[in-house]
Amino acid sequence: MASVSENSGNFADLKVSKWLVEALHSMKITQPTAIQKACIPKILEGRDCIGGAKTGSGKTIAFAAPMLTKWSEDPSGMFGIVLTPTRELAMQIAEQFTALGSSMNIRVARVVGGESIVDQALELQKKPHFIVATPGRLAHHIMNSGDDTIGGLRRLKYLVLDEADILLTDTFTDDLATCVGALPPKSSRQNLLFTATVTDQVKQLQHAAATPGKPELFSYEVEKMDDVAIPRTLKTTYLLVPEQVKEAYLYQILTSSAYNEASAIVFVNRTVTAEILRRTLKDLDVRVASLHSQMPQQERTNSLHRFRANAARVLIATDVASRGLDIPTVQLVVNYDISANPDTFIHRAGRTARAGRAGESICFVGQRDVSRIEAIEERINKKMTLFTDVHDTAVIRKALNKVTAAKRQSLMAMEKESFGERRKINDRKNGKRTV
Ligand SMILES: Nc1ncnc2c1ncn2[C@@H]1O[C@H](COP(=O)(O)OP(=O)(O)OP(=O)(O)O)[C@@H](O)[C@H]1O
Repeated sequence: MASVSENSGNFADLKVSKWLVEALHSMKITQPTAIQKACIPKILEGRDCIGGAKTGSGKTIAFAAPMLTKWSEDPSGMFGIVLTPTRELAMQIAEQFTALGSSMNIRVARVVGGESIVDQALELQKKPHFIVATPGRLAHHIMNSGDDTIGGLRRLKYLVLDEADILLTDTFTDDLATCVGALPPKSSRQNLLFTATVTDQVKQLQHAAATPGKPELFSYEVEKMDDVAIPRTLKTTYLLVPEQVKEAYLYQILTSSAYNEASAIVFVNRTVTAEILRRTLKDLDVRVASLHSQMPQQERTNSLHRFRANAARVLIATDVASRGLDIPTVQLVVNYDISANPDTFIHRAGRTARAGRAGESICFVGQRDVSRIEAIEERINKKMTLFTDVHDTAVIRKALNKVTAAKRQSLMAMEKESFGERRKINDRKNGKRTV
């Protein structure tokens, strides 16, 4: 596996508990990756930690293994909390903690939006050992519950900000402050920040972190030791596509002999685009699911479940799916729309080529996207190559007719169901544009 450093020893050498080494082995995880090798001993020493490493390089175990090791020395009460930006990522991390700690009867609570507040409050009252939460929902509990529910938070030993860079943006400022305000003071807990894109905001915390009497913060960026910011096994290509034929190109690529069996995530910038593409491709007999913020949580969960199980081969998603999701089978990421933030490209493309596997990212480039692509290339320090697998204009023209017809059907159905109206109402309620 490419991302495991050579001669890295094993988890026992890093002082990970024996029971956990066995649990990791049963998941075929035997050799620590570079970020795990660097951070696990430092976290076990009691130091705060900022860990920066590429997508798919094993950051979750880099923070989970030392926390679980320490917890197992005295497995009582609320021990650690992981905050993460999206519900699906929180679910995934909670599942990982549960799987790793099952032999130790671990209790993990998932506190995310879109699920029953009452059930979550009952879970919290049972004093779970670990909480994996999205900031908004945890802040809600903190502001609306008594000590019996959230009092245990004051005794937590660890705070993890996973995808720290995004949690430190304005979107999360208020909720994050509420969450952190309910924890022990910074000097009495260990603070662990992890991300694939270390931003200036994350770096600033490094300087602000010094606390008298506390061991020095450990900061580690694997990226600094590598000139390219994306996995080596990720192939990056671009394709110039006029706006009016984007759907036809997408359909043609997804059904071409090179990709007609590939598991793919198609990233779009807006929920309405996700909905149009899902309906259009479904009409054209592609096994497709979608994931965006305008779907009820149950549908979001079902979609992801179908995609993970390969019942759906293609997932059309907004950036709710760009962070952290670990689906080893994904072979292709299509940037159907290009994001204005180059770091978003890194996270989106990072849904493939994980843990040393091969993967491919294609960017659809319209006239107005050229400067965005240049910014991405500068950020990742790599030039994209031209995508050449599907270029026959006669074939595209042929696809165009049936794709256009399917799209027209989709738009009519959406109008009938007032999809746009629902979206506008929700956006107004949220006071912001949602993804
Ligand atoms: N030491 C290891 N050996 C083999 N596989 C590993 C190892 N550590 C982690 N993995 C696997 O690698 C995959 C990616 O790990 P993980 O999801 O933690 O990546 P990440 O660095 O957090 O990525 P992202 O930045 O996208 O969130 C997971 O399937 C995980 O089980």
